[in-house]
Amino acid sequence: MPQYLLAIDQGTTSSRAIIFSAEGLPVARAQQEFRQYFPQDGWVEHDGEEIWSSTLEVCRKAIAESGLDSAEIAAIGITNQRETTLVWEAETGKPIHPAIVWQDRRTADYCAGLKGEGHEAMVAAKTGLLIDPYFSATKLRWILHNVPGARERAQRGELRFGTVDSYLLWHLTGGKVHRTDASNASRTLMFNIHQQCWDEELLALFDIPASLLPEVLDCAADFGHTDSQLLGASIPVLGMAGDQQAALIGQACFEPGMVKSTYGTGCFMIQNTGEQPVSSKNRLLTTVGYRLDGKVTYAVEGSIFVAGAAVQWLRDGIKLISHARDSEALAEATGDACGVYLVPAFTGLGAPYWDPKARGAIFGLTRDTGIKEIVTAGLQSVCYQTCDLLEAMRQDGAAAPSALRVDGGMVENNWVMQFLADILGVSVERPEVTETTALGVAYLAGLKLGIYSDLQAIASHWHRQQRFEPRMSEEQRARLYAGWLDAVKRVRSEG
Ligand SMILES: Nc1ncnc2c1ncn2[C@@H]1O[C@H](COP(=O)(O)OP(=O)(O)O)[C@@H](O)[C@H]1O
Ligand SMILES: O=P(O)(O)OC[C@H](O)CO
Repeated sequence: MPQYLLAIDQGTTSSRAIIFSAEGLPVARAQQEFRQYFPQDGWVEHDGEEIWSSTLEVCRKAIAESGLDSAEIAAIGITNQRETTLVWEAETGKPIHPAIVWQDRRTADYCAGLKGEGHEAMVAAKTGLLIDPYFSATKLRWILHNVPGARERAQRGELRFGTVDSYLLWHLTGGKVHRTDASNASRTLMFNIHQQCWDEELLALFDIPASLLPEVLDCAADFGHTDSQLLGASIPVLGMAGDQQAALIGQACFEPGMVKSTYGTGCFMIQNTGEQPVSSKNRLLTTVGYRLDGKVTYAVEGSIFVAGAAVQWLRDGIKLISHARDSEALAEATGDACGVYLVPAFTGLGAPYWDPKARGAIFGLTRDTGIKEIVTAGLQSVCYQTCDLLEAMRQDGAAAPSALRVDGGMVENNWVMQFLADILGVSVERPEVTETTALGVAYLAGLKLGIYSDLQAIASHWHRQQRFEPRMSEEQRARLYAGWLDAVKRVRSEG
């Protein structure tokens, strides 16, 4: 009997469910966008109840669309926007505060204080991360400090903390299971990536009671069974990974040195570094790529907060375009060298700058600048930021990758893909299945189920759809990139 895998991909802007065949081909999918809340400058929130209801809805829709019986779904994998922080009541499953999203900068001053007190080296040594509002710990601390009674309730054991994977698992299992996986745990700033456990010294630093935290398992593990009332059968959840690590798996980047870059709301470039954690001298993150059978494969990551979100802003914020895909024709009409630079530091700058107080700007406007130039500059900003990450990896001594495997919603845009190859001077490879995040976690569930014997069996399913070769002159590339570096310098808060 054929076996099907249901992947839940709970992203920043939408919840998705995709059913894959054992060959890694999508057979049915459903997607639902949900509201973004921006209550103050630099704050970004989601409604936890909407995260859960939209996820349940898309799972039901995908199963209905597939025509399968729920019992034919052999296993579920969960992948998610990472770092986003939820605290909920154990009794009811209700969040006590809106989810504080990974992009949210409200804890910038607290983070600056911790850095000033000299904690950064210790935190980096244990977690592979930096002290930045991006990660979960300071968001969790903010909730405990600002929601009346939360700290006392946490101490009484009435509350649970989780990233979105953990929150969804809690609800899918009918409020029975409080678990996460090592890749998600490695993004919280509370997890020791060398010892693979929650770290007491870090919990003390952030003032977090250990009773709030989920149990941490491998990425392919028995996470629990769904409540049979929800999806029509009790289905085992066997795979879990943060979305960027899931994309590393979906892109079959299993050899040290292989790199993938995902272009969704943000952009995240991850390089597999094998069994040893590699620490960056250029402010890239060291993180858990995946953990299987207790064995950790580490990765180096560059995180950019605004990629597709810049296109969303062009569409919904200043309404220069009606659809994201319209940006492609406008950029084709503009060409590479319009002289306009858009730095989309709407929520500060991520890697390699880590400047939470930087804000966005547009430079190089002239009397004849129009919509198409500004839209093109928005698309180019995503490619220039990728260039910043690759430069940081190069300066860390990493060999240039033979090709960059790309995925995520933005990679449909051929103009962006060509400009990316040009500005990086590296070939860009787009796979046949670009929903690699969902695919990666379906693979993890299939691995636990025994559908795939090992990672090599998974790698054999990866197929290239198109390769974009660099064709820009070195002189042009250097000139355009120098303009970008100059623009970034001008938005930095730290000079
Ligand atoms: N053709 C396109 N050109 C440029 N950007 C696009 C295009 N299609 C989608 N996007 C952008 O890609 C993002 C959606 O990608 P997706 O991987 O679904 O994001 P997420 O998982 O973060 O919710 C949106 O921000 C959208 O603006
Ligand atoms: O929702 P995405 O795809 O933009 O991914 C968000 C990241 O996991 C944040 O670290």
